[in-house]
Amino acid sequence: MGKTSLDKSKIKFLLLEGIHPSALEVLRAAGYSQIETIPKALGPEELKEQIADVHFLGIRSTTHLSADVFAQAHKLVAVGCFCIGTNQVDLDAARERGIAVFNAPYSNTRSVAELVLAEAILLLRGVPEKNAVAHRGGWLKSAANSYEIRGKTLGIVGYGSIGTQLSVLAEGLGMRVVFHDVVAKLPLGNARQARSLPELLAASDIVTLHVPELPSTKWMIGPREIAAMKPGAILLNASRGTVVEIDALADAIRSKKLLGAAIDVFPTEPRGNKDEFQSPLRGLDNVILTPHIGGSTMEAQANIGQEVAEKLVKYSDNGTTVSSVNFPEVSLPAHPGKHRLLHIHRNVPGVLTQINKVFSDLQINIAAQYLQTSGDVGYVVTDVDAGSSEQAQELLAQVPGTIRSRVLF
Ligand SMILES: NC(=O)c1ccc[n+]([C@@H]2O[C@H](COP(=O)([O-])OP(=O)(O)OC[C@H]3O[C@@H](n4cnc5c(N)ncnc54)[C@H](O)[C@@H]3O)[C@@H](O)[C@H]2O)c1
Ligand SMILES: O=C(O)[C@H](O)COP(=O)(O)O
Repeated sequence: MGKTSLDKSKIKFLLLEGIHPSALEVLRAAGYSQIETIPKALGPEELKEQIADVHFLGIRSTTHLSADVFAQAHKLVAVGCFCIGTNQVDLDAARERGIAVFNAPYSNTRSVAELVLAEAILLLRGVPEKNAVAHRGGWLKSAANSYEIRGKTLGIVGYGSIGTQLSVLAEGLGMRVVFHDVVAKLPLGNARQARSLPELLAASDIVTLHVPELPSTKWMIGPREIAAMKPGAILLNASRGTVVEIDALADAIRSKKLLGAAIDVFPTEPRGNKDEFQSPLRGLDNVILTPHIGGSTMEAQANIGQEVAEKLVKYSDNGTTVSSVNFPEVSLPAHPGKHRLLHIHRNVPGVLTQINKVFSDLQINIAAQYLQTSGDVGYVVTDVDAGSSEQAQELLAQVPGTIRSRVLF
């Protein structure tokens, strides 16, 4: 087990949004005991109060971490996003403060793909509406507007981890798959890449969205795109709430331009299970509304808890930043018998010279040194003999351009 210069009993973790207990198991097994858990997301003001003395913060998709919030997080070393998306975090602001951000890029891929396929089948049979009517005492036994999924065309927008997984599963059910991505992608099976989004929209019986939240994906499906879809088509969105213009979708369902929709993510989502969900889609029977549960399976959550907690422990104990989404990536070996100095600084000429001048002036022998930069930030890790690190650490903190430094032993 690695040791840190700061006693582990003093290192504080705050885990929000009902992160799976597997994360706690990993942290406790690594010797961390100060772990507070809160089952919901916090708003900016509460967050600012809560994170003032926190070293490691765990969130999911609902907690927004802005530059303003980071400005109050004086002790924060790293953020773990216990999910795939990291759009809820101002990654540049975190990096500029020397805060590394990690996520779990693949752990819930399968869960999302399964949910989307299930919804496609139910919507093609009109099940949500028939179910709602039956709950109200009605009986809608009819084959009108009910179809098999076999032979239908699935249009996948965003052919990444989830899009490709879905592509394989859909072909297994006898569907035709067409996809649109901004990057040229290797089509799996018999899938084919559409030349444009309009081409995909015109060709698909079911359109499903799997793009990240980016300026280029904001409101990418609005009235014009819905108009370009086949009459009676179905729209699925389990990506991010800002990708679809919800009012336009509600109009298209009411006018019966679209047969149905399944929406898992919304422009505004409740922070916790006790808050009210508001949406223009409420009350539309053939729209499946789910509370952002695309990745919420026991399998996915247990894996995510373990994966992200392990990344935080590795960074805390050893300095490794591999797979960080905003930080220079350095893979570090163990450092038995050595003290490890971690130095995060502005990526400007001369900082490495200044760092090494500290070691040279103090006549400290460098056992190993690692450097990586990412954008405007540099990360230098130096292993030195035990006993000589304390003075070096003090001087390193004074090197012009230093963002933060710490020592592990
Ligand atoms: N509902 C949920 O619970 C849930 C769960 C997991 C992920 N998600 C969301 O799904 C998104 C996709 O996940 P993933 O793991 O497949 O991500 P990914 O990064 O593997 O794939 C995203 C794909 O979208 C493509 N893309 C980007 N901009 C595009 C554009 N303008 N048009 C077309 N394609 C574009 C990328 O090139 C990439 O191939 C995540 O970013 C996350 O926001 C939601
Ligand atoms: O980005 C993700 O992985 C999904 O949106 C799931 O987010 P969640 O952890 O808040 O369910």
